[in-house]
Amino acid sequence: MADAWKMLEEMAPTSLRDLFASEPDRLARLSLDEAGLHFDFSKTHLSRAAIDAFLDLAESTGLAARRDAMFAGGIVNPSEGRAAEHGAERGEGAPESVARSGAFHARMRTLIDAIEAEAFGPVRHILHVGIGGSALGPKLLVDALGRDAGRYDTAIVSNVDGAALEEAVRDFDPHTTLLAIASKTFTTSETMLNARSAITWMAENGVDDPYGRVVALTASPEKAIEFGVDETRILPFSETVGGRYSLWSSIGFPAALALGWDAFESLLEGAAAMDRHFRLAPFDRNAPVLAAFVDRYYANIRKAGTRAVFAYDERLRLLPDYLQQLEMESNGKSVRLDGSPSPRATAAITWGGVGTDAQHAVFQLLHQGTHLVPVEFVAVAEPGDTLDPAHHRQLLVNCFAQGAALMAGRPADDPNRAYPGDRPSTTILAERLDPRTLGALIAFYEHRVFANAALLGINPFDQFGVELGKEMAKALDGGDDLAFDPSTEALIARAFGEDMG
Ligand SMILES: O=P(O)(O)OC[C@H]1O[C@H](O)[C@H](O)[C@@H](O)[C@@H]1O
Repeated sequence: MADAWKMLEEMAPTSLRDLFASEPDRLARLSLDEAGLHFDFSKTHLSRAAIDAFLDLAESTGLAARRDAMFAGGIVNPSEGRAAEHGAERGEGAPESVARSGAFHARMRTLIDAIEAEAFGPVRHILHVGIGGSALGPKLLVDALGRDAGRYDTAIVSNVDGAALEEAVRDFDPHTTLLAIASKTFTTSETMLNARSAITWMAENGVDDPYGRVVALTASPEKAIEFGVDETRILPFSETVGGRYSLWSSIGFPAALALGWDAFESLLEGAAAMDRHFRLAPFDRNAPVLAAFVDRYYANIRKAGTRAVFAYDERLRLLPDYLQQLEMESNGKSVRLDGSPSPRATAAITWGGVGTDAQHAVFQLLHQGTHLVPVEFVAVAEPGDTLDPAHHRQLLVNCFAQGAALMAGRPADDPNRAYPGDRPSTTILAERLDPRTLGALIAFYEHRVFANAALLGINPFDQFGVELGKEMAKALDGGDDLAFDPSTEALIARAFGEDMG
């Protein structure tokens, strides 16, 4: 293992231009098509020798065995003693887990059928409250695919700032609103407060039985019952599905409702196709694994602190937000599986935006700044609009031109006008943006995160780092007699006019 890293560290860096010149088969080897997605890793500094070293690293870190253990329902999250069974949600997992997920999906479908049959009277608005993994996934799905669905107005509210809920319900009729409370644990304070306020909003606006219009999406059904949700309107999912991996479960309820059940199933099928690719393709032709090699190369060998993702498609504008949680909450760790400190940088900071907008805002730094930022372009071949085809053409040519410009650079006598070039990018080009392809794309990212974690020997499935702040906020809110630091004490006094120390 140390040898593979040593080899990588000692390799003389070769420019992208020289790599293309010396490896004539480079484009063919480093691009592949899977599940409606075209991946191009050729504009990265992964030389043939670097890939060989990474393949050795994958071997010595047991990536294949860890992957197989995950799909078999083994305990791949040892700090919490849990399996990670998002694969089972799409039919790829231990048979008993797949059967359990299937039963949960059937229950979800029955409730959706009942809603569509107006068992709750006419439903026009879906108010989904949830945060983190209980919001980002469904929000991405509804925003990317739900534009023309026109079935329901869907609002996904996460922030505890009351302005978010107020804005969401401004144009909603409480009598035709269904409230979905999404929380794996059903204890998250922001979600519980938003849920209570949404119920109050219904009650104050003349809804006789607001609790009769509540659906719970959770892995803790007993807590939902305690909250007052009727058992028949609780859609459970398994404890072994992590929050940021949960859009495939009942957490995807607003998407299944907004897009229709067939679309939701296609989403699962697309993800399953990517699962099979990750399980079966040799690592040198395996998209999530090659992507993880790229990530590790820049984070560990070139010491890049960040990676940037630009969606060249308005429908995917929430993808960077979604990936921030997936990548940074999963792999933003400092210790390895055995508790020892990681000797290497773990997750890079994920950031990004939408093209072409970002070109006119942040790309200056990518082309001429002092930081090396590996860039990822995500685009869709088939247009998502019906306007003059010039729109989509401009969008795509800009995307491709940026990758080419980053790589080629351009010398100039005036240093202000010179582009160093040799800056890396990867491109993912979807044939079209439909539920199946989006499912495959999201599953690709999940497995890439997993492959990164395996190469680093870390656990991508826990997130203890988010707890301390929550505990302190709770203590502060409850007026606990805690002594905070002078700065915090002063902020509390200024905001609340009270001394909590
Ligand atoms: O679904 P919930 O239990 O309400 O959790 C919501 C979110 O909050 C936590 O703090 C975690 O950081 C996230 O991983 C999780 O998705």
